[in-house]
Amino acid sequence: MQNLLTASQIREVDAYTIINEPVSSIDLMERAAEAFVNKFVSLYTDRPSVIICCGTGNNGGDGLAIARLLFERGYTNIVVWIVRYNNKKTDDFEVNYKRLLTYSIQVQELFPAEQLPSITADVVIDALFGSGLNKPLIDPWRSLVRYINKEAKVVVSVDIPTGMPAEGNMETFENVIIAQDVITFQAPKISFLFPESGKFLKRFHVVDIGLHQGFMASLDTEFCSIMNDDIRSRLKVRENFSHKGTYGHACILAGNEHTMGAALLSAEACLYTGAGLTTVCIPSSGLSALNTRLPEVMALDRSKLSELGTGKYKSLGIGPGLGTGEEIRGCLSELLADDLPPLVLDADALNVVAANKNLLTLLKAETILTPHMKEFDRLFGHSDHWWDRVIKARTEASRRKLIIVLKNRYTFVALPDGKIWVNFTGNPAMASGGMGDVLTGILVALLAQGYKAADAAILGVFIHGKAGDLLAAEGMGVIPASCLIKKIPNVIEDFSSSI
Ligand SMILES: NC(=O)C1=CN([C@@H]2O[C@H](COP(=O)(O)OP(=O)(O)OC[C@H]3O[C@@H](n4cnc5c(N)ncnc54)[C@H](O)[C@@H]3O)[C@@H](O)[C@H]2O)[C@H](O)CC1
Ligand SMILES: [K+]
Repeated sequence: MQNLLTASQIREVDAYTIINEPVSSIDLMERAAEAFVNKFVSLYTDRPSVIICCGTGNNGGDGLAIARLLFERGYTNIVVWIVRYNNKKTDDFEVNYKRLLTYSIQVQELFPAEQLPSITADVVIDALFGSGLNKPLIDPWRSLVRYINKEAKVVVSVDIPTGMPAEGNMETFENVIIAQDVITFQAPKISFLFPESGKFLKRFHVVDIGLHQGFMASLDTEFCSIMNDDIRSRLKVRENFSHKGTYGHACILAGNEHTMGAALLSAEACLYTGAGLTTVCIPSSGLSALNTRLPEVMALDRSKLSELGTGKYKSLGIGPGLGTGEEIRGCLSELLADDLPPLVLDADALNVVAANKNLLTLLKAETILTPHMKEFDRLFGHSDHWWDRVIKARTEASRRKLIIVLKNRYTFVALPDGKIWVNFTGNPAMASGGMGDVLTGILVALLAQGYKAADAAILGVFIHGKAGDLLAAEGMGVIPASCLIKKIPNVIEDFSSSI
């Protein structure tokens, strides 16, 4: 895992690195500028003309160093804007300013109330404010940001788009630079994970600036990202002499006459994720489809729900395509009161629980809930923005000892210990119906194989997204859920064989 830091934690790590590496703060800034430039030249290979718009804090200091380093790499068409809208400046800004003046790079000072210079450059590098932003922008900075947004062809932000907070509620932050690319230092800013950031940044790239890893890892953070090593250290290799009994019997209660596909997708994903045996509890109207499409999967008739609590199954998934009719609502209430195996609740099961919140109290510790945004809001109340929603997921997961997998472009896995694991695999080609059903099948299969619920959730969301990434890398711009399923064994094999 890699801890994701708030702005104040970034400052802490910054200070610790300076003292304990040790490295001077001006050299750390140089390292950041070098890392930025390396990425920038790999993204913009045709040596565009640039305006570098610098504030007078450390983000601006980075901008000045970037100007110098681009010049040293042969960029000739560089203009630096210095935005002096107040008297504040940092020492490292000042050092880099003096260094810059020894180069023949055009420097233009911007003062309040003066007319803004026209923007003719191909790219504006935004180094106005970084993670030091402490309130929404007001004039004259606001007008400058609006002007850049209107006039610039392409903006590349240093560390974070100017005007965006590094974490917290973004709702009141309206005046933000709209960046094509953000080259950010060390780890993604927490704000980048929320859909609200999408209108301000198209892509972000993380560059290593060598902040102290041990100290970063030691911080007690709310958020961390799921890394390849987390998968390697959790995935168990399939043993020689193992047999179907070794990998557990999973059962999925899903599907209805008109939504049988959801049950089939979940069951198929369960199969491909390696459950020893998979049973799907469907109405008899789905039997021919099941037997034709998934000969490996067994059927349990819908009338035999009482079997689910008998200890026969090692894990249980409930919800995809199940419906929310009276009959389902009744049987789900009874079922949840039973002694069930490790459980995943998705889709209609969540909607039934949302309609009868008392059912939440019946859920055993470590039950996995996999809501998307709307299902989450139905369960736990409406949130106006994502920061609130995610913090609510954290609170509910710890309070109720549940595992809440809040699905989105970056899925948040809120664990009972209060930590939120963020998954970075996956891509927009996966935004299609049935993907959630597949995730449920993956999770149920992992539980059947004996993974602890928290590990199953972390592994499951990663594997799901990674399978989509493999297909996207093969050129699939749209990925039907049934195609993704076939890639699951490849992901598992890739990570198992590198253990
Ligand atoms: N550890 C790292 O990641 C490193 C980051 N670097 C860069 O430093 C900036 C953060 O720099 P800082 O000086 O703390 O803040 P800013 O430059 O973002 O802001 C300067 C200054 O502006 C004032 N301010 C804040 N909000 C507003 C506002 N709304 N209106 C007006 N003025 C405002 C406040 O006083 C700030 O202190 C980080 O992003 C990186 O780019 C280092 O270079 C290397 C290590
Ligand atoms: K910036």
